[in-house]
Amino acid sequence: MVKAVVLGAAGGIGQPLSLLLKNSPLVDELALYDVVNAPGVAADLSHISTKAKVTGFLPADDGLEKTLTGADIVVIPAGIPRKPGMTRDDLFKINAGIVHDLVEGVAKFCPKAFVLVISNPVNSTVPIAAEVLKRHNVFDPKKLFGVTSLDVVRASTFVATVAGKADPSQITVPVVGGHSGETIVPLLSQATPAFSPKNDEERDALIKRIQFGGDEVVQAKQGTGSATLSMAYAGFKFAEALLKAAAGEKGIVEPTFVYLPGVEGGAEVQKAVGGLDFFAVPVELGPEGAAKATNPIGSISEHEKKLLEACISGLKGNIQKGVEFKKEASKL
Ligand SMILES: NC(=O)C1=CN([C@@H]2O[C@H](COP(=O)(O)OP(=O)(O)OC[C@H]3O[C@@H](n4cnc5c(N)ncnc54)[C@H](O)[C@@H]3O)[C@@H](O)[C@H]2O)C=CC1
Ligand SMILES: O=C([O-])CC(=O)C(=O)O
Repeated sequence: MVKAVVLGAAGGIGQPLSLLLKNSPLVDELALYDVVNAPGVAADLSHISTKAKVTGFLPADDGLEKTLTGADIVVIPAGIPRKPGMTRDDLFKINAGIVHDLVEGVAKFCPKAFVLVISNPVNSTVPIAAEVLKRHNVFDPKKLFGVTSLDVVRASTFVATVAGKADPSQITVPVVGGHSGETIVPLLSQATPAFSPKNDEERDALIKRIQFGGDEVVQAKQGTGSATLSMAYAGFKFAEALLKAAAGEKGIVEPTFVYLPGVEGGAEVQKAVGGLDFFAVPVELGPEGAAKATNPIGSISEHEKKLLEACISGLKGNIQKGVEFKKEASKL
């Protein structure tokens, strides 16, 4: 019996993500939580003729506890999205506290669940989540994931467009680093099937589009939010991969932002990225979650090395900010 939870389920990402989970044969129970409208979304989804039993809770009457108890996988898209002109880091002030409090709930009510953090800025909210779990002595690095799948999905789509390929899903580009601007590093040199941009201009434009794809959607939505449907697709894709691996399927590898010292193979990556504790790399998934971090850094091109340098310096500050937030919060 698999129980999946969405925290922030009434939002732009939360609703379509919940729909995809309700539609999945891998989910038996789906519990939705939000500060508004979660019971309404749950009532709506509950009429769909798939097997998952759906419930919805608000904070009142121990709603978070009821949502999380017995959960195997918790996906967190709770928090505010960007408006034009904002960076993901501008969301920190509000979203850091939201993620902190929700992960406290995870630590108390379902400490063994997989935790998938979507709320931005991912580069900082995942370190916050790790600190909260550590403080409760329940941190299992194999089970905490920053969801960077949308970068991978965009990389496939944008490379397919430039390469003139009809089906983007047949193109895989590893994307490493973090989830914002220059911390997003697509490794075009390791695309499968192999892909070579025509010239440096084409390469640079493609990399920029993958790094700043989020801005494209923020601009197009004109102040009403950021990517929601493509994020729900990407978030579900990652959750599904994890559930399949947990059920024993072998050979599943997905890029995700993990705590390197706690994952097999992570130490090697850590050496290659200036000692950073958190970094997204393709990770082999298994029954316990992150089974093995792969290290694609050794074989990158000279140009990718430069991108990596910019990534490392940006990510360092983002991670530190998340870790320090916990310190402040824990004084309260
Ligand atoms: N990791 C990624 O690749 C991506 C991350 N995001 C991030 O996902 C987050 C959510 O985006 P949207 O769904 O578009 O926003 P939204 O505003 O449409 O939905 C957020 C939901 O969170 C709920 N919420 C707020 N505080 C809460 C709390 N304490 N407990 C439970 N629920 C709470 C709100 O009521 C709302 O329903 C944003 O931070 C956004 O930046 C968005 C796209 C991609
Ligand atoms: O751009 C944003 O703020 C939302 C996001 O993370 C993305 O679309 O990659």
